[in-house]
Amino acid sequence: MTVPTDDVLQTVRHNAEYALELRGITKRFPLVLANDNISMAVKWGSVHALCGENGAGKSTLMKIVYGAQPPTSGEIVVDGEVVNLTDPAQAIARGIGMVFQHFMLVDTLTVTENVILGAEPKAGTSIDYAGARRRVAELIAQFNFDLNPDALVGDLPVGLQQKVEILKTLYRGARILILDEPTAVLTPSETDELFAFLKNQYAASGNAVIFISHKLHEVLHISDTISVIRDGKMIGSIPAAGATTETLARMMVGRDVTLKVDKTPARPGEVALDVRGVTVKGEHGNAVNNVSFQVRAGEIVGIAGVEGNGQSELVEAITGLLPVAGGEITYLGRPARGVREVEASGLSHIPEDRNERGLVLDMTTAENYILGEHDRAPFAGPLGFLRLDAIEENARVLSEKYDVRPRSASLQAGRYSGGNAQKLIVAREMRKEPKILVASQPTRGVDIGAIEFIHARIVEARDQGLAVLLISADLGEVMNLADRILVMYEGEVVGEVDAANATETQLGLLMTGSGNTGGRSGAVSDTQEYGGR
Ligand SMILES: Nc1ncnc2c1ncn2[C@@H]1O[C@H](COP(=O)(O)OP(=O)(O)OP(=O)(O)O)[C@@H](O)[C@H]1O
Repeated sequence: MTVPTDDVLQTVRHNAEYALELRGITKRFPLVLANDNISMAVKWGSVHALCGENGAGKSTLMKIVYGAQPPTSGEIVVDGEVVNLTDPAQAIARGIGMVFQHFMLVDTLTVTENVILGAEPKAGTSIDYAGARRRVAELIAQFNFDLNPDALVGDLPVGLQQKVEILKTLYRGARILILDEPTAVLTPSETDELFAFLKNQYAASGNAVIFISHKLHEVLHISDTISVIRDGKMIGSIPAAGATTETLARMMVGRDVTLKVDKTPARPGEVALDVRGVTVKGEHGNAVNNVSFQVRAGEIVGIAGVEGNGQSELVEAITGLLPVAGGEITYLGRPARGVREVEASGLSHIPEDRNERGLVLDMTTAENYILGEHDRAPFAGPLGFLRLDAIEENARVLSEKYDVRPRSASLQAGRYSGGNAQKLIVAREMRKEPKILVASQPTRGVDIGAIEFIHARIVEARDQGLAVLLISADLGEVMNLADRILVMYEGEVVGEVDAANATETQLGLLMTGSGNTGGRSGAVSDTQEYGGR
């Protein structure tokens, strides 16, 4: 491949009105009809959102368009021409690019190296690195991306890593860009930047954007057209102008959805989780620096912050996965070390990375529901033999209660859609009836109906005395669900805000280290303790 020079921001003449037409796409998996005769059309120059409940079939449909999965039947038309996409290379050759939820970057390579990986330009027999770097720098300048072509990808925040993923597709000349839940990991300002690029630069130059999202306010804000899928079927495509979150939610779920968490003020009791002057070592220096706060029974304490500011390490220290380098953590008044001991003290954890920590992907649903509990009643008899009937019954009850679809005790966990996998984990952790719940991004990738459901379960448990530590990159979720909000920035707690009075702007400022809101909600020293009443 030579260094591509095609300018994707130059308005091109297309052959057809539609960038992409799907005609009767059907995809059958052994247990589900993931796509059932789906037809939709995406215009050149437009931003087209794809919405639907967890497991509705959105990712499957997009993987088919990207050539990553063959449809069982149906036709794909790109710019007026029927195409047969049997692998992503063919989709790329047709100008289709895709940015997945889980980035596919190599941390130890530079931005340029990542962008050209697999499409290295040649000068004779060697790689034309200088030419590639020039081209990457050009693209960066053209799109106003705040990226250095020589930076190591592992050193970049998530928002910039995503831009590298986008650059990869642009470098290959993508004119139809598909993004699967692109804002799930972004801060509000990163989201704004992404949308400005997608709408005002990329689509405005005649290209087409298709993006999957569960965040309906975003969908309404950025899209021209919104298509909704339910149970594998296309419910309809509507113009974003004139639509509301309520109408969309109803199309998705088939009923009205409460978008606001319904809860009474917390009635905090005894201190359940006590974090005192905790320091946790990271790769470069302290990831968590002298952090102190308390979570009481019957309250939800939210931690807001841009990802990568020590929240993950703090959670790992609290859950016993990482050692504490300084300070002390007590659980219901007692110290505990290591995951087993921490769990035994009554703590449940909904981990942020469901694929790595939350589930064993090649084990069945039923097995995943009893992870860590397979050796005790009711799942094991007195001699240690597994009680398969109890294990199956447990899976049946939990999948029913938490609406994990498809209902199957034997499905491998890796086969669930993202949101259903998340519901499975929440169901398992809540069943243990913990005293302390550490919930990291508990509704990431979860649809609006399921968010309502998970939030209601957490509030219900709070009202029965559960102490909840909620860590979420989704400010709306923190503001809606938490009773008190702590903000983390560069490993420290830089502020506490009463959730009832919090504003997005105030939290956003604190999250980027520039907040100074004064008084109780202001930036405070890291030695100050929170939670004492
Ligand atoms: N490789 C597979 N094998 C079996 N079933 C699968 C496979 N991939 C997806 N499915 C099933 O197909 C259905 C649609 O899944 P898909 O991932 O497309 O949903 P989605 O709309 O993207 O959901 P989410 O919003 O939760 O990500 C689900 O029931 C899922 O379990």
